[in-house]
Amino acid sequence: MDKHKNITLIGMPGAGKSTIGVLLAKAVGGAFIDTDLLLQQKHRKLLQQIVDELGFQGFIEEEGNTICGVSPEHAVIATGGSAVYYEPAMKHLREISEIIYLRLPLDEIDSRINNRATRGIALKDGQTLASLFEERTPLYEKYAHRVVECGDKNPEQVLRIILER
Ligand SMILES: Nc1ncnc2c1ncn2[C@@H]1O[C@H](COP(=O)(O)OP(=O)(O)OP(=O)(O)O)[C@@H](O)[C@H]1O
Ligand SMILES: O=C(O)C1=C[C@@H](O)[C@@H](O)[C@H](O)C1
Ligand SMILES: [Mg+2]
Repeated sequence: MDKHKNITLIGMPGAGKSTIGVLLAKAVGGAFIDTDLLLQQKHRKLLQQIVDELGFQGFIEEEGNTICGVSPEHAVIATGGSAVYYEPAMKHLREISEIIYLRLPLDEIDSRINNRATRGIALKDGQTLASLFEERTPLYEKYAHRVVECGDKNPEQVLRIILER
């Protein structure tokens, strides 16, 4: 499989993986896969309910195994923000796709997430958005083939940067 036929988007919740992903898929003529939606369809439940039922570690493994089962020919894959906690899933994505990290400053992420309690963020006990950002940033950087700065940009501007090579 030519891994450059697939693109995976990673980043914090609210970074725009789903919003940009569908625009990008349309622009490159590929399919769009949102692994959050695959999980919801599989469980027939909303993400928040799945996180609540499985707990942090259970959710990470379930999400990771779902990602390991995704092997498209030509697609944009929007992952959940917590995908980077499961190394086998990230190794798989690195093999089948180019991974792009949508990077955004913490204050912009904060202002985009207005449904924090129900969005299904995989938080450990007592964890804040700021500590989550600090913990995950090195993981997103580690697994990304490419980083795209999304601060102060609208979706069309981000899309244009991704398509410029
Ligand atoms: N430049 C931008 N790019 C993408 N989304 C933007 C942008 N500016 C504002 N938004 C808004 O920010 C939110 C991004 O949410 P989105 O669901 O795409 O994030 P996500 O990375 O998929 O998050 P999650 O990890 O929770 O699935 C949307 O409400 C979108 O309208
Ligand atoms: O960033 C997160 O912790 C998450 C984001 C969502 O997209 C989902 O993948 C899930 O609810 C966890
Ligand atoms: Mg999303």
